[in-house]
Amino acid sequence: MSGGSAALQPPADAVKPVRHADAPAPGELLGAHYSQCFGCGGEQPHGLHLEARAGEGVSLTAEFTVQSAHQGAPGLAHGGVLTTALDETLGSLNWLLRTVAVTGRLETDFARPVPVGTTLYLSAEVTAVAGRKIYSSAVGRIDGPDGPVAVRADALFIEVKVDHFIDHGRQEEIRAAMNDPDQIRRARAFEVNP
Ligand SMILES: CCCCCCCCCCCCCCCC(=O)SCCNC(=O)CCNC(=O)[C@H](O)C(C)(C)COP(=O)(O)OP(=O)(O)OC[C@H]1O[C@@H](n2cnc3c(N)ncnc32)[C@H](O)[C@@H]1OP(=O)(O)O
Repeated sequence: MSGGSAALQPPADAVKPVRHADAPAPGELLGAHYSQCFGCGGEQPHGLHLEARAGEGVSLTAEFTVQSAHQGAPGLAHGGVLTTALDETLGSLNWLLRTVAVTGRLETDFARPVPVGTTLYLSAEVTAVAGRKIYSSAVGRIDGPDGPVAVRADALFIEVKVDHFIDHGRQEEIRAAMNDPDQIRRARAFEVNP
């Protein structure tokens, strides 16, 4: 059972999340938000290569197969890597809201060890929104989408402007991302579809 600290309890004035009209249809793959992302990027050789698929409402599913580069104890996934998988999955939900947001708080419960070679089946949903604060939860199962829960997390994402990345990211990567036509399109979409 998740502990869920007070900071992760939505306030009384929180509202239900609203799926953006242009959100990908249920069943559609979301694709990587950045090719170098450790969670979802296709150009990170040791990354998670997590693939998320839109669900109904503001929910999604995702899969990630634990590789030998992801070990902590011999033959077992590192807890931080599992938390990364949860963070990436929860972060992907914001695309369904068309909101740019970063993780403010993330609490993970580790219920079962996850061996190398295992596919983690993740499901996540936004539970509430209060101003810039987006509350969400995720679980990761093994042995199939309906298998036993291995990890679960509750999170609070905070909405930011695209400037957050431009102001704080290393200039080299920001310039490269700005020169990627798809990134620019995406950043523009964020600006015009808040
Ligand atoms: C060209 C480039 C294109 C780029 C296209 C980008 C694409 C999209 C990429 C997304 C990438 C995803 C990847 C996976 C998700 C990460 O892993 S994101 C990376 C990890 N997270 C970070 O680096 C965030 C670092 N933290 C920060 O920058 C700042 O602390 C934050 C989170 C922006 C908040 O700062 P702030 O904007 O000054 O907001 P602040 O007023 O402090 O807080 C706002 C509210 O949130 C609450 N809050 C803030 N932090 C917390 C906390 N830790 N606990 C509880 N409550 C909190 C405050 O109490 C406040 O509540 P109210 O008073 O409104 O009730």
